Amino acid sequence: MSTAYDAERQVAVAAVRRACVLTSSVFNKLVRNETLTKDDKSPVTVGDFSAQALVNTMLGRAFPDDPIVGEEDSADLRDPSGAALRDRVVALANEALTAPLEAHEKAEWGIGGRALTADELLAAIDRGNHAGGRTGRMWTLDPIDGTKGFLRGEQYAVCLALVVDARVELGVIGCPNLPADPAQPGGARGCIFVAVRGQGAHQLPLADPLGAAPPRRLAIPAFGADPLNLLESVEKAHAKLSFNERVAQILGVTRAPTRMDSQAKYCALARGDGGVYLRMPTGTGYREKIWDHAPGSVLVEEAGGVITDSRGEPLDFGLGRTLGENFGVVAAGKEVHSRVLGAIKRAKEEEAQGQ
Ligand SMILES: Nc1ncnc2c1ncn2[C@@H]1O[C@H](COP(=O)(O)OS(=O)(=O)O)[C@@H](OP(=O)(O)O)[C@H]1O
Ligand SMILES: [Mg+2]
Ligand SMILES: [Mg+2]
Ligand SMILES: [Mg+2]
Repeated sequence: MSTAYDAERQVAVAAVRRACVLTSSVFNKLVRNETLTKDDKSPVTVGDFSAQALVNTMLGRAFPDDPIVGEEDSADLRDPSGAALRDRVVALANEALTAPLEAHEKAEWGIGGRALTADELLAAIDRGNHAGGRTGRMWTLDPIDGTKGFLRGEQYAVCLALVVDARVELGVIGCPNLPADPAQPGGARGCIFVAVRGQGAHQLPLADPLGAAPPRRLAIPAFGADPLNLLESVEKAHAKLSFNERVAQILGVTRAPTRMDSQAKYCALARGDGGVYLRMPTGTGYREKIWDHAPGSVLVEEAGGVITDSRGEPLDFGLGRTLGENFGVVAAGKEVHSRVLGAIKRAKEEEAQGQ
């Protein structure tokens, strides 16, 4: 029996798995030598571009009518000064696209066959230029989320979501460096997290996601991890960590926060490894991007949790490429979530009174 979004799930898992193989090999071969700085000062590597070319090529072949909201664009690669970078991206994307088919993959997704030209790959990257919006289908793609974690050899994630009429229906997150079992941090690494709305949240092994091993169904305890702790950003520029500290105090949290780059935070939360993902704006006017939260949000909801902004309002994926004015993100088990909203309210009142 086929279930809703079966085809989309299969293509998305295959695309994310291939992208994870690509980014892992980029890290091993290239990261230490070479990075490029984008205007927003975030380091962009050949990994981001080639992974976006790969995933967009597969989506474009499998679902030619679907627009994509992707983080990267090809401008730096089209610039004459970017010729060496472009050649490297073309080689890496083609290596990933032409790798032999796995049992769960199909040639009609544009893989396992001929290499593409530079023009075809740059056009694939730019399929990600969609402006977003409230109606119809669209994919969101963050080819490497947590670029800074990636460059440090720590957590990062390949993040893909299908949004239909502004509601996230499918989320797939690949975490090459995340331990399969949080109780064994030194054990095997590499997981894919998959959530389809109405069908639950699951963890699969990255090495063989659709193989014999049954997917592990994930559930967030309503009362959170025991003892409770916070999941938060590593980069101080990305979230107001001093505010988190005060919220933790008000909640009576005694355990140290877990700092982790990327949407791996949502994955940790979904499997009960950490109690609250709290991301408060730093006050710079930065707008959160939909690709940084779309797959994580459906993963959390399908694991039984709740995700809102810091006022308790739902995240709105229909506003364009961003979530609009930044009121932060709060994700947790149901009971914990309402306690966190209360603690945020109190911490904000204290701030307003200048305490
Ligand atoms: N100022 C500011 N405020 C909030 N968020 C920002 C900001 N600047 C960047 N970004 C986005 O943060 C994404 C990485 O988020 P993380 O949760 O991995 O942050 S952290 O690295 O753990 O601090 C990161 O995603 P990637 O670029 O894919 O790494 C950015 O989209
Ligand atoms: Mg970035
Ligand atoms: Mg990101
Ligand atoms: Mg990114």
